[in-house]
Amino acid sequence: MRSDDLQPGTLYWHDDFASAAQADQWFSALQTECAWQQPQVKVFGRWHPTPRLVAWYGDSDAAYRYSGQTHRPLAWTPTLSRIRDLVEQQTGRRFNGVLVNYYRNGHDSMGWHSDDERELGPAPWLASLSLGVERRFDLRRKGSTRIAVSFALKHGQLLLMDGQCQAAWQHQVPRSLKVSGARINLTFRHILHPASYD
Ligand SMILES: O=C(O)CCC(=O)C(=O)O
Ligand SMILES: [Fe+2]
Repeated sequence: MRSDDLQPGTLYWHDDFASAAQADQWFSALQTECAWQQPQVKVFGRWHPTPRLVAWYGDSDAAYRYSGQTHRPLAWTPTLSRIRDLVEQQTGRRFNGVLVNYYRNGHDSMGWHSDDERELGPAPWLASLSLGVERRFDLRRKGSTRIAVSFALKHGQLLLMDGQCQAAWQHQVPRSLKVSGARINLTFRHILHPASYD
């Protein structure tokens, strides 16, 4: 399925990327395989723990700067490497890194942003796999506060954002007190210009 109403920018959903059984297995493998961290981020001059756990995996040269720090990629785990192969086959695109997010419950979230860091180049494609409990995903046009599109991210679903989405749109995964379960999200990226280390 593809979006027609987000011009410029197109989203593609592959609802049956993974069966429920496969997605369950990946979820539990990644829960234990990943080296989860909770970095601090500075918001309006004050430091806060990010409201989710994260880890950055990738090829050895895929240094990525986000939340104010350069992150050295951890080496692909067997599960992440297998999923990357399948994502590349499904999308026909290459990815050399994956940001892994762990939303422990509905209190965890990701605020409004675009994935437009300079490392990703001017027109980055992103492939995002959802595992675990359903969460809402919102999009708004840059410069607007009105949510334009909102949908559920489902267990085993792969969402592909094309190279125009980040320049024109922001997205978020809002807090939801109705959600009690956990979710893991894998966002595959292609680092074109590796960051330097501080
Ligand atoms: O959890 C999600 O589905 C979104 C993650 C995201 O936007 C990101 O990692 O940049
Ligand atoms: Fe994002």
